[in-house]
Amino acid sequence: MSVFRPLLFKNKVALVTGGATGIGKAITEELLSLGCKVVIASRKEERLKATVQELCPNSNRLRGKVCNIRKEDQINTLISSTLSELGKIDYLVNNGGGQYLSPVADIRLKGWDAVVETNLTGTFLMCKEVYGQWMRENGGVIVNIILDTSRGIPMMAHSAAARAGVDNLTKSLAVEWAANGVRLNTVAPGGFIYSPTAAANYGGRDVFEKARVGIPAKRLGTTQEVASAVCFLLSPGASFISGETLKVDGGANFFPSLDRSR
Ligand SMILES: CCCCCCCCCCC/C=C/C(=O)SCCNC(=O)CCNC(=O)[C@H](O)C(C)(C)COP(=O)(O)OP(=O)(O)OC[C@H]1O[C@@H](n2cnc3c(N)ncnc32)[C@H](O)[C@@H]1OP(=O)(O)O
Ligand SMILES: NC(=O)C1=CN([C@@H]2O[C@H](COP(=O)(O)OP(=O)(O)OC[C@H]3O[C@@H](n4cnc5c(N)ncnc54)[C@H](OP(=O)(O)O)[C@@H]3O)[C@@H](O)[C@H]2O)C=CC1
Repeated sequence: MSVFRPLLFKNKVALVTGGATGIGKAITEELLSLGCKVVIASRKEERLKATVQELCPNSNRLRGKVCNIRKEDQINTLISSTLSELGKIDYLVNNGGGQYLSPVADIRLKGWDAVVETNLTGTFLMCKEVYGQWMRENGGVIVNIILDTSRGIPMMAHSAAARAGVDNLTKSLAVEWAANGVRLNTVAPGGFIYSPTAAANYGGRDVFEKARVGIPAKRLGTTQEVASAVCFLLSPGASFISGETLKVDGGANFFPSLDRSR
């Protein structure tokens, strides 16, 4: 069975946090091309509007909704308004997130809390609310995007701890919610998927280019390559896969510093 046969996705409703930029935008584009209706949710309204205008100017198959995933009341409204407008939520992709670079010794509690709230608590609240309002009774599929934390992440320890929490939360929920027809998996990109928004946060393209040497494939990953992994896990092609973590890193977690170019 082809994973990306559009019939499998037609008229499904997907909710993608951080869906207006970078990896989230690539996921949104892929889901739209497969026939889904998509709601994208994040903090900055102008980004949401620009992406809706770019990808789907003449139809309401793509809607943007302002939501800060650190705010439980905003998540509650996001889910309830999506359900009242579109009638269901088949897929949830928790992609919204981020952090800042800092040695642990300089991370203040407020900064630690901001990163943990964004990445771990935000994902927990999104999962809990979509389950409570829809998936408990109707089933569904959830994909959580993290960073690959398998070797720790120096200078991003707050985010690594939060993402490892998401990874483990996903496994617990995959068991707790299996009988309700809910599957959950994690996609773990290696640190170096180029997108202009991600680069803007980390000092430009050069920061990403420097990673090339540690990637066996000797190239950066693309946002589309993460989107395909996400769509596979959402699809019925993955109907017996739950609680798993899929790395998208070109093999970089195996012997990452070995330079095979010489
Ligand atoms: C060994 C060297 C390795 C270098 C490797 C480079 C690696 C690059 C590869 C990166 C791979 C990953 C890519 C991505 O994840 S792409 C996604 C990028 N997008 C984002 O990160 C955007 C989202 N990020 C945020 O929104 C913020 O980082 C944050 C989660 C913290 C929320 O920020 P917000 O401004 O809303 O938070 P607060 O106003 O509540 O601030 C709270 C406190 O947080 C501290 N803080 C926040 N930003 C910084 C900063 N840039 N530097 C230091 N401290 C920061 C700070 O204590 C804030 O409180 P105060 O302002 O009162 O001090
Ligand atoms: N690029 C890379 O190399 C890698 C990225 N990742 C992860 O993939 C995901 C997407 O990153 P990428 O596309 O690269 O970068 P982006 O900066 O483009 O994406 C981050 C998205 O998250 C949204 N967001 C951040 N904070 C919140 C919040 N509190 N509430 C709602 N939305 C929020 C942002 O929108 P807004 O600011 O408008 O709220 C933005 O759309 C992130 O979780 C990132 O950490 C993981 C591994 C590697």
